Formats: sequence, structure tokens, C-alpha cells
Amino acid sequence: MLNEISGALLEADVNVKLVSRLKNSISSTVNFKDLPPAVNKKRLIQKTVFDELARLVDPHAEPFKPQEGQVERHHARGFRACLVCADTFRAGAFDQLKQNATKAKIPYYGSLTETDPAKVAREGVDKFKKERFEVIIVDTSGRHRQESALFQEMMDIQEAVKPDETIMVLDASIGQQAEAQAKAFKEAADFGAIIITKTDGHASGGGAISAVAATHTPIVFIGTGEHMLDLERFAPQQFVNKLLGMGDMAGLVEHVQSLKLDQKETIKHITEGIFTIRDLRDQLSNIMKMGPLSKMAGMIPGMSNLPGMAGMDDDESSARLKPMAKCSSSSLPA
Ligand SMILES: Nc1nc2c(ncn2[C@@H]2O[C@H](COP(=O)(O)OP(=O)(O)OP(=O)(O)O)[C@@H](O)[C@H]2O)c(=O)[nH]1
Repeated sequence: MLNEISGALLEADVNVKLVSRLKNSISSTVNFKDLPPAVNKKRLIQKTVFDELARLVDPHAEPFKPQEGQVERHHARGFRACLVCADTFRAGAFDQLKQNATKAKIPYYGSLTETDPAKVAREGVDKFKKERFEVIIVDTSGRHRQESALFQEMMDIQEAVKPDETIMVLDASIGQQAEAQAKAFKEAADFGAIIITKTDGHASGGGAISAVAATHTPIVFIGTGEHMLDLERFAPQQFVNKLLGMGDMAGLVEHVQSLKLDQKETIKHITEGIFTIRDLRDQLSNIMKMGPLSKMAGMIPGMSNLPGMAGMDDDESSARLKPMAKCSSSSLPA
């Protein structure tokens, strides 16, 4: 059983050394030989692995928080946020940031001609500080640990804006490279929080565990889709559940509740043994609101491991649902 779980963790891109440390620590803390026969060994191993992994991804380091008085003020009227584009490297980065800022209805700053990102960052932060913005997000370009000039540039930006918090954004599919990349970033930029994106994809995000373990830095949010609001608070237990293929029912319930779906009429009909075309249309539209089917499947225990689920094409499944929803809509009186 322990070997099976270790295999699953390696497949999920958890660092090899970390898995072996975990295995040794479980073998030495749980004395399997002297366990009374009534104890379910399988359950005990699962729980010990689970607790150990949840402890690893939740290092209890305190990420940046506004001061006490500020919290109430911010909660009462929301943060005044803005964006600064310090990516002068990638063509189109400023345009992309403009589009995102416009969608989020927040101001932005950047330059199409200036090539020094530290200068743009300083100018943007100074401008927004004068305008008394409370959250100024400086977006820097992506970089790899071997790109020493880009690492120097990142430190120059930090020196120029002296941020209250630096966040490292890691793609869940980074896999085994996560540890070395996170260590190099920590040494250069001493970030205080991690965001893992693309946790909705096929990568299980085991690399994230290695990044946290190597830097003792908490994960604050996870990206669960490509839209603006697809950013969720990080919940260690749910993350580990998903990593071990045990689903994420709490996350699923939270997600469905957040959609505030109106199902009263359909539920009433079903209890009466009726299912109308209107009910069919409402159910199809509810399914489409829930997001990619592969994401929902990943949250239901056992579903992600079913044949056909891996590599499921979400665009194709949504393209099949749309005509059905249209058909049922057009069969109803206006
Ligand atoms: N499915 C999914 N897509 C995401 C997620 N996060 C970002 N994306 C998409 O990935 C693409 C790249 O995102 P960017 O924000 O440009 O990535 P970046 O890290 O800023 O890129 P560089 O800084 O240029 O390296 C965009 O199309 C995003 O919509 C996520 O959590 N899930």
C-alpha cells in the first residue's frame, strides 16, 4: 500500500527525495508489526500519508496581510487595485495586461517604448501611490532559473519598487523542475507566497509540494481556469485529496453553491415524477455554467482515474452540449 501511494505521488510529480523521505518517516513512525489486528492498516497508511502531505503544503508561514484597521476598511468598501506592466520583454505583454485590466475595470500603467522594466515599475508604482491606490500589482515577465540576466532584472525591479509582498507564480505542469526553480527564486527574490496556476489541467500539481517544501513558503491561491475569476483560495486538504485521486467533494460543493443555481422548480418536478423540456434546458445550462467537465470530474472521487477521463476534450464536450441546449430552448414558447 505504501509503495502504491509512493508510486502515485511520483507520477503526480512530487520530488523523488521527498517521496522517499515521506516513506521512511511513515515506516519509522507507524509500527506495522505491532498493530492490533482490529486496526485497518490501509486506512492508517492513507491517513498518515494524507496528514504528512497536508502538513508539507501548509507550512503555516504567514503571508502578507494588511494591518488590523486596514482590514475592516478594505472589507467595507473593497480594495482599490491597479496593475503595472513590468514585462518589457515579451511583445504583446502590455496589450494583454491592458485587456485584462479593462475586463477587471481597474486602471493600468505601462510603456510601449521604455525597455527598462525597473524604470516602468517605479514610475507606475509612484503614480498609483500618489493616487492612493491600496493594492498595486506589478506584473513581471516569466523567467527560468538559468537566465541570470533576467534574474538580475527581477532584483532590480524589487529594488526599484520595494514591494510589501513578492509572489511566485508557478504553472502546475512544471513537474520535477519545481524544486530547483523555487529555490533559485527564493534566493534571488525572497518571495513570501506562491500561486499555482493551471491546476485544472492534466498535471496533478505534485511539483507544488516540492516547491513549498524547498522554500517553506505557503501557497495562497490556485488557478483553476483561464477566466479572471478562476482563482481559488488554497485549501491544503482538498489539494492533497485531488493529488491522491481522492477527489475534492468540499471544493465541488463550494463551487456549485457559488454558482447560486436555481433548481427549485426542477427538484419539485422530479419529486412529482415529471421532467419537462424546460427542466432539460435548465439542467443543460446549469451544467455549462459549472465549467469544464474534466474539472468537475477531477473533483469527484474516483472519476479522474476512469478510462476516458484523462485527456478529455472540454471544447468538444461543450460544443456537443450547446446545440442540445439551443434545441431545447427553441422548443419552448417565447
Ligand atoms: N486553464 C487555465 N489557464 C490558465 C490558468 N492561468 C492562466 N491561464 C492561461 O494561460 C495563458 C498564459 O497566461 P499568462 O498570464 O499570460 O501567463 P504568464 O505567466 O503571465 O506569462 P509570462 O509572464 O509571459 O511568462 C493565458 O491564456 C491564461 O488565460 C489556469 O489556472 N488554468
